Amino acid sequence: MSAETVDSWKTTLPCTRAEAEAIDAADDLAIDAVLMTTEEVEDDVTRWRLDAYSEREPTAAMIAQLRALVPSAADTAPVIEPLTPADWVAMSQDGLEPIAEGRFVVHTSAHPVAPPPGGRAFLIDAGRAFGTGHHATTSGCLAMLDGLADSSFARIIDIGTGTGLLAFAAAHLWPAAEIVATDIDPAAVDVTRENAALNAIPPLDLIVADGALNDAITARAPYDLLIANILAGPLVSMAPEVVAIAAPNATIILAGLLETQRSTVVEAFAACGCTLERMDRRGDWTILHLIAGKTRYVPTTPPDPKGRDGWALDI
Ligand SMILES: C[S@@+](CC[C@H](N)C(=O)[O-])C[C@H]1O[C@@H](n2cnc3c(N)ncnc32)[C@H](O)[C@@H]1O
Repeated sequence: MSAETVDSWKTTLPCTRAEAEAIDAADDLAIDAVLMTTEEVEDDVTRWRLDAYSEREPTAAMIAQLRALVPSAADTAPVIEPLTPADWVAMSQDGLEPIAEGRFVVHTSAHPVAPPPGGRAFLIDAGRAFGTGHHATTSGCLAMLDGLADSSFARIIDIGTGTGLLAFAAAHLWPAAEIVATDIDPAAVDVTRENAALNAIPPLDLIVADGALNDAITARAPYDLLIANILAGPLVSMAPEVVAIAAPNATIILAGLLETQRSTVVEAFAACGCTLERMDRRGDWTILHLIAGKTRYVPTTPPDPKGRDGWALDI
């Protein structure tokens, strides 16, 4: 590989699942110019790894910052790999065989497939956003949505849409519904816009927002189907604001939680009047189908835009 073609570096360190979760949950890790992803090592649920991508060759200081995030790797040398633009494309497509879930198949441009009879194929290339369908949380949500096909929904929100895949599945199942897709990450919203065009999805309302405390989101409430595949921590803290935008008896699909975190998430939503309807287990991950209470949940005081307090049941 010639030095001119190198445009970035990948630094890999092993980590534990707890370290990976802490990294994923952190808002601001203050490591300059580094994009980090964590992943289960294939075929071994006990081993995880941290991949950090940087635009310049990792310095000793950058490596020390990364090491501080994964103390379990104190004795392991990082693997540092120069990358070319071609590596990025190959990495995003490698091993991403099509997945099938209910009536849906999801494929990359490297592995095109026809939709199953009566089904729908989505082209989602891996890239800057989460949600190719290969993760158990995404495929579990697709299965939950597929199982709701006989229900009808008029106003749907996908909070933390990533690639947009779950919103696209909802648009297929309920073509007359108004669909809002949001993400805290503007890059994910851009990716969703691009994927929506590639897959000829009818117009969606795309919103960059942290949780549901956002005027554009609340202005379109109440929603009768709410989907949020995020992580247990954010789901617990945003339970009141998610339930506040739910119509009475709305369907709420939650994912991103481990089975060990299920009761914490269920309790947070139960405290806001929701009941557990059913759940699906995919390996360590659990997907929840909740039903909102009959009473709408409203803010008692103007919510603090930086906090998540001040919400109560309107009874
Ligand atoms: C696990 S991915 C799920 C993506 C996609 N919905 C799927 O099921 O594959 C979680 C997504 O939630 C977004 N996210 C994280 N925290 C959020 C928050 N507070 N508000 C909105 N989106 C958030 C992330 O940027 C990411 O795109």
